[in-house]
Amino acid sequence: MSRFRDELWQVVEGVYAEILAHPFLTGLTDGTLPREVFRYFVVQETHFLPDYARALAACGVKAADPAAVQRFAGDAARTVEVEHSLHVELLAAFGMDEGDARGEGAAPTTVGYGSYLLRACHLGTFPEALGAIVPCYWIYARVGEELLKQSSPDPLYAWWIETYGNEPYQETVAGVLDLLDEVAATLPEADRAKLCEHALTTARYEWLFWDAAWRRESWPV
Ligand SMILES: Cc1ncc(C[n+]2csc(CCO)c2C)c(N)n1
Repeated sequence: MSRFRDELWQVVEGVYAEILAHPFLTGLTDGTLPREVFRYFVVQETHFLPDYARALAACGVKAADPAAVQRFAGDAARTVEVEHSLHVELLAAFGMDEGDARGEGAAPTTVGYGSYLLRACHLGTFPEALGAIVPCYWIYARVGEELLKQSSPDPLYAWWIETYGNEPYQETVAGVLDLLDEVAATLPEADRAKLCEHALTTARYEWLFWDAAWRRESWPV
């Protein structure tokens, strides 16, 4: 039997291929990515992650199944605990703390991605919220898995790759995809299409997030 996740992957796989080919990602694995570009990325992550945690919590509020409420509320908490401590450590590698990162401010893409997630999760239905949050998990798991095959000659980049390619993280994502298949099986076609639309938009934002770091995007005015 075909699974909904396979249908959804077909929607986002073109974007995923562009992500893997992006010079930010190829620079991570061959070690040529300028440290300043990675530093910018880490600063933007510290702005993005609180919004992602809020979006997960809002998605959990809309879930009908208590196990799904638990999953998203738990992942919201873990995003703050685990991802946050990862980024505090990475900032320290650049001699920075959270105050320094806040001082740099959020770039246009960071504001756009976070705002889109919050809009989908607050104004949308549960399937729309689910569509919006899934690429963040899924694309990072696939990228982590792919990058782990090569790792990086730069120890800082190798450490970052290990975080997303590791087994516990892959298991978290597998759980979300099982839930996605279960939910999609109950939905009419129109709702599945909306879910896919949101996922395509946030997959594009995932590409943009790396590209913005590569360009060291800033507000033009
Ligand atoms: C731009 C951007 N997109 C995705 C992730 C990955 N990520 C962040 S929180 C979370 C869920 C629970 O840990 C996942 C998968 C990231 N770090 N930054």
